[in-house]
Amino acid sequence: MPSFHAAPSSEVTTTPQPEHTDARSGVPLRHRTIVLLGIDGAGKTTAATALVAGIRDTGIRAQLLRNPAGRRWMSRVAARFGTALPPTWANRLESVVRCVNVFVAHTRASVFPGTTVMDRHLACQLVLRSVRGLPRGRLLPWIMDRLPQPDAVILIDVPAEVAHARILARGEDSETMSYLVSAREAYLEIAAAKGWHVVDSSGIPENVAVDTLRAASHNA
Ligand SMILES: Cc1cn([C@H]2C[C@H](O)[C@@H](COP(=O)(O)OP(=O)(O)O)O2)c(=O)[nH]c1=O
Repeated sequence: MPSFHAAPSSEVTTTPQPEHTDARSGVPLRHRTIVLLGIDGAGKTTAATALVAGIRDTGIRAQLLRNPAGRRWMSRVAARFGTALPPTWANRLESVVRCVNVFVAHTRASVFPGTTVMDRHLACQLVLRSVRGLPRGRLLPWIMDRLPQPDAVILIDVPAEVAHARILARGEDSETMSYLVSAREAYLEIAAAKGWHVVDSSGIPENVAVDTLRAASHNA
């Protein structure tokens, strides 16, 4: 199981962070690094963008890191080289690149004087690998156990058929319904086990924005 909390406490180095308070509501915004997870089409990007805007509205600096495990130049290079490698090696190269990217993202979060919202995380890879029946490998769990723990993890949750319709509506290819159903179940199971916040995003984006900000403001 992917875990933000699996590392023995002796291995986790956390620095006490100053507490922010929402200037309007007085709600304490304790979290410095907030991770949003969920299946494709759930509304992560919409929620993450709204969350960053909501935090900034309170006068706190906030940055958004989208897909911190991918989308860097290294991922593109790895993808290009990967085609010339046997599948196992291409897979390993991709895992290494993802891990390096996430370390860079966490470093950026740790030096940023405010709140960092991560739209997706390495944890997604572990969840989705298990859904695809792929081996977890050793590197990803090892890295996960050593990453600084995010202050809050929020699962943006929607029924698979809603996500499927949204993906098709934006003109993209979608994973199969059965895959989306399994991935959602896996996320919900892990969220329950880890005590992650779950935000229902089957309604309108405005509701999700409010619920995500509220979840981010709660004690972890
Ligand atoms: C959050 C949210 C998004 N949406 C819509 C906006 C987008 O067109 C679509 C997908 O959102 P998006 O944020 O792109 O999803 P993800 O990053 O998880 O793939 O869903 C809603 O209709 N209601 C909501 O509550």
